[in-house]
Amino acid sequence: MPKAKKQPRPVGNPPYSRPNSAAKEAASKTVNNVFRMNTELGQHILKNPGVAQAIVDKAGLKQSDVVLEVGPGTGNLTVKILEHARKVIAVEMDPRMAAELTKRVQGKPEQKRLEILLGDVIKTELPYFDVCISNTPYQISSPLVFKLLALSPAPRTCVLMFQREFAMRVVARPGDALYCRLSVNAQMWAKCTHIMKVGKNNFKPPPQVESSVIRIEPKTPRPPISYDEWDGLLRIVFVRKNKTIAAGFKSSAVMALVEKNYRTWCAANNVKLEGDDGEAHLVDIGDKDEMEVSGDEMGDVKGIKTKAGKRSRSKVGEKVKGLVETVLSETELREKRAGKCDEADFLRLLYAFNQQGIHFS
Ligand SMILES: C[S@@+](CC[C@H](N)C(=O)[O-])C[C@H]1O[C@@H](n2cnc3c(N)ncnc32)[C@H](O)[C@@H]1O
Repeated sequence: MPKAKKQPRPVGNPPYSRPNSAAKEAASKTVNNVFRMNTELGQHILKNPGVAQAIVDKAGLKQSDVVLEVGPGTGNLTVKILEHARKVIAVEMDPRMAAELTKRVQGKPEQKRLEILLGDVIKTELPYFDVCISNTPYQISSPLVFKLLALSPAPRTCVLMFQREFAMRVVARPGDALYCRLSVNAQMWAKCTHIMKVGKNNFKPPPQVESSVIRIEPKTPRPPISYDEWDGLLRIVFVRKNKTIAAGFKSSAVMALVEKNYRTWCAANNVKLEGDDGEAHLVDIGDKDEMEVSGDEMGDVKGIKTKAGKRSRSKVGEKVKGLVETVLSETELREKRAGKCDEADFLRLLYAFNQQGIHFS
């Protein structure tokens, strides 16, 4: 049997598309004919100076600002930022890019105002900065947004280029097709606005997808909500955003988690549990962006066998089910779909659950 011809590895930002001639061409592009771009590191250099200038202008920099640039690459944005800021801290993962950038400012007055940190920005402990600007390597979009939102003190503003679909998910509003857990989370902690669309031909090599620049302005003061509680609730209701909120709480995995958290809360607050069998019903619900819960409704909850051979909940499980029912009725959110709920709805829901001793972290 003839050996199958090895297909070239697809290039471009995830989601990868099938290799085509543009992708093959992109894979062989070099920076100033010096080295090959590593598209797996999202290396798509912004070659249009007009777009680079517009990004810097939209950041509203002050001469006193310290700017964090994520992934400076060869420095097309960096040199423009340096014109308007006191200092740039650039975090770059690829030493070849860091060397190119160093060369670009060498012997110039701005050299002293540029600090390059070599490494993965997600794993780097970030120093203080006022503004973040980035033509983001798209494979770190989500962790970067969450890292920026969690910073204390928060930056004044972040102007970030993302793959168009990701950008639209961040700014999506209730009822929009792209509205998701990411939208609610980002908008809870920051004002998020779309600034401009950027076509793929503005990059070298061109990525497979279109891009957009968005602004993320963290809210000050930071809303006094526990991130883990908030995100824990969102993970449940956004499992299937077009199903009702009540449907999210029908899953046995979710109810087992809620019960486990309720037991912890009762223990911490000296609340006696009637009919407690002393066992927590642990179910790992995973850590994915859009959580999937599979399995039948009751199958993975430890409980008592009924005559029909089905499992039923323990007494504590029944009590928790009752508390959930109360919250769903009192908030009148039982039949509402997560995809249509706004921040106020989720806050109301979280508050009502917490009032009943039900927590999500
Ligand atoms: C889209 S390019 C942007 C380059 C340059 N800022 C521009 O606009 O022309 C992304 C850059 O991020 C770097 N990079 C990729 N992953 C990174 C990470 N985890 N931490 C820091 N830099 C990263 C890449 O090496 C690349 O230089």
